[in-house]
Amino acid sequence: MAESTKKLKKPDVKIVLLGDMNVGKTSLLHRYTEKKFKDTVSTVGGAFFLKQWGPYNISIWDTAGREQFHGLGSMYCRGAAAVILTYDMTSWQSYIELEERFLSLTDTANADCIFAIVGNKADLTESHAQSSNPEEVEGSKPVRTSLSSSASLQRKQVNREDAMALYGRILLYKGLDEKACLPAESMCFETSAKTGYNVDMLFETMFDLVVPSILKRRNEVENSTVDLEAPSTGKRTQAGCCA
Ligand SMILES: Nc1nc2c(ncn2[C@@H]2O[C@H](COP(=O)(O)OP(=O)(O)OP(=O)(O)O)[C@@H](O)[C@H]2O)c(=O)[nH]1
Ligand SMILES: [Mg+2]
Repeated sequence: MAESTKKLKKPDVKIVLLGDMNVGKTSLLHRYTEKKFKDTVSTVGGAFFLKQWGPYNISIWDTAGREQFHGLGSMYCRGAAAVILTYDMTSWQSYIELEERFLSLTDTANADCIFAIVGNKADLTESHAQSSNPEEVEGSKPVRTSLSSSASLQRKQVNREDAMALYGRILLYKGLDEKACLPAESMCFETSAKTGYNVDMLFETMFDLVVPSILKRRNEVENSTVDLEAPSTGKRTQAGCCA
């Protein structure tokens, strides 16, 4: 387990992974926290990992995509500073589901919640195999040998432009001004939990982006703290209230 998950600390902020079953949410988190691609079982309910990012503790919630757990989704999103909407690049349906089934779950997230849209399983697509440069996968480690063999490659069903269009519709749904928000180009990722392609970049971009949210909330708490030592200006009534 990653060093950050050893001690249980109070999270400063929450990031939630949402998306249909089988898109690879758990695998992405394993890849990031354990630097491995390992067998998964379909998630039941949800689970969280705590990541220390500089002086901050960030919880990353892995949720179940199975329909039977759908009701729990909005609970997991409550107070989230960021949501990672994940689809499988080889499944158009998993992309459709994000808007039809998962977007409304984010109504309980913070008003300034940041959205990322992630197309996973890039290793399975023909276009990735053709364009992939071993140097760009997982930093400097060449992992082309672990990319899928051409026999198992599939047609990419969802393009990055589709993800960017969805990002625009999410901002509309949230009533946000596109110009005041993070641009779609920087918030739509294509990843592979299998090879590690873009996985560190995804999570670490999100960590950096939620730091202002932590600082904002800390500031709000400090400003709303009542100084019990300060002299009261109101007159005290017998009932102990200020008149
Ligand atoms: N080729 C490939 N397979 C992947 C990748 N990510 C996940 N998988 C496989 O996809 C299947 C589902 O992965 P999970 O990570 O369990 O999916 P999930 O989104 O967590 O699913 P639920 O927990 O049911 O919501 C597993 O067989 C994984 O091995 C990837 O990047 N490439
Ligand atoms: Mg899972």
